[in-house]
Amino acid sequence: MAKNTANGDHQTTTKPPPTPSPLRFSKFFQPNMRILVTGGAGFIGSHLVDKLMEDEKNEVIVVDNFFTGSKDNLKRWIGHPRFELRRHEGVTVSVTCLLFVDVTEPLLVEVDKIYHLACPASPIFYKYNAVKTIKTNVIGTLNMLGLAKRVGARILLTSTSEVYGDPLVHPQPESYWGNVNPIGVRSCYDEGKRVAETLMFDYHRQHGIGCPQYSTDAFMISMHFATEIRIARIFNTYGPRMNIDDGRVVSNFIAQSLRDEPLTVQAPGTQTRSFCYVSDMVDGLIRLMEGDNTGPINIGNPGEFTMIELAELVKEVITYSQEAALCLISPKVEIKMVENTPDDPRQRKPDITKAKELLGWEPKVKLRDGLPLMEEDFRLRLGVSKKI
Ligand SMILES: NC(=O)c1ccc[n+]([C@@H]2O[C@H](COP(=O)([O-])OP(=O)(O)OC[C@H]3O[C@@H](n4cnc5c(N)ncnc54)[C@H](O)[C@@H]3O)[C@@H](O)[C@H]2O)c1
Ligand SMILES: O=c1ccn([C@@H]2O[C@H](COP(=O)(O)OP(=O)(O)O[C@H]3OC[C@@H](O)[C@H](O)[C@H]3O)[C@@H](O)[C@H]2O)c(=O)[nH]1
Repeated sequence: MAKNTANGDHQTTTKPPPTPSPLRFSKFFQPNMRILVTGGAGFIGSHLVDKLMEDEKNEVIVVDNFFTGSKDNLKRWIGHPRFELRRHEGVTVSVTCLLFVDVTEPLLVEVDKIYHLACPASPIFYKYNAVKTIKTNVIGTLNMLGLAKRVGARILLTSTSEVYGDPLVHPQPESYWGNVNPIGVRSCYDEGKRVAETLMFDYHRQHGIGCPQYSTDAFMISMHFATEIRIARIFNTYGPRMNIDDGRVVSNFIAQSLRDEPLTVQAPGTQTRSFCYVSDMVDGLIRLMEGDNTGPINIGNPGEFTMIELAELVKEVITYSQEAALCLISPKVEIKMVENTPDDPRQRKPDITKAKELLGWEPKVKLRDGLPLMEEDFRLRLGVSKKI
């Protein structure tokens, strides 16, 4: 709403939000927290579910369309009384059924917190059906915000370092607005996530989600706080359970080295990334959800590597065959330079000052220590045993 001031300027006044749903009042007296994880059958989502399930007060609901996720990632929880897999139309189905839940469809479920992760993350998969990716980011996020608004849940969006595009500022602080190609092959993902962030803040402002100053009543204030938005900007994350043929660089290099195939470094190989181990990521996401800050907050490991350095490190830390070790020369796996894809960002490194100060978070696992943990998981799934 705008009104004219004495000097003729327009001054914006804020519209008070609607009265919160009565559901907001009841949920804070429940002993248990019901937590929805969209994309919970995926790589980061399934590790997040594991961590949330460790707390006996949490009931976890996962929705997923299994585009890049898998029920295998959640097999330890299937049948557990505090865990549900859901299909859309709001019907709980037996966990033995083939499940299909798409966040582009509205979802009705009573929850207290929403971790909204659903979206393919590997460039190969998000480019595969670009229109579906942008629908997932835009319609999927609208649906989850609608749900959050309706039931008074706090919602966390997993945004991405890709909102900085091919950054001209290095390292990237959250205040940097980015350098994104709006019509490129990656736009369905990076522009999609940018719109998702916009929607989060528009709901936050327009519907009074998380605006305590709107109410004078102390009880109402706490209710408003309980429904705030949270935005995490995640940087390249790796670890066990990544799809073996996911296409992302760390999983590619580990799978290639275990298969004795050349490591495919995309030209020029001097482009940089910062790699965060998945347990650090999950810790950061939970701290963000539980804290008082909306974000956006970068969550990532500031250790920065060129892709050639990463390939060399993988060669060094992965255990190779006995023959290679006995040769006392570098293992037989080679590095092969291959063509790159359009709009590949040249550099990426998070400025994590905000995460340190506001969440008391910083990553603990170094790349050198995280790679062997992933190797173990890949060996099991590929059926490649350690030879030395
Ligand atoms: N892993 C990373 O390096 C990284 C970096 C930045 C941001 N992120 C974000 O974190 C989230 C999780 O990433 P991830 O690495 O676990 O990816 P992932 O592909 O392993 O997991 C995504 C999950 O979402 C599901 N999904 C996709 N579209 C869906 C839809 N329309 N409806 C319901 N489910 C759907 C997939 O089946 C999968 O289980 C994503 O939002 C991604 O954009 C990840
Ligand atoms: O086999 C490969 C694959 C990839 N690469 C290079 O490795 C770098 C990283 O590529 P990845 O495919 O792992 O992914 P990116 O870092 O580009 O995006 C990643 O981080 C941001 C997230 O939002 C995305 O979901 C995630 O995929 C790129 O420069 C790419 O050219 C290789 O050199 N070889």
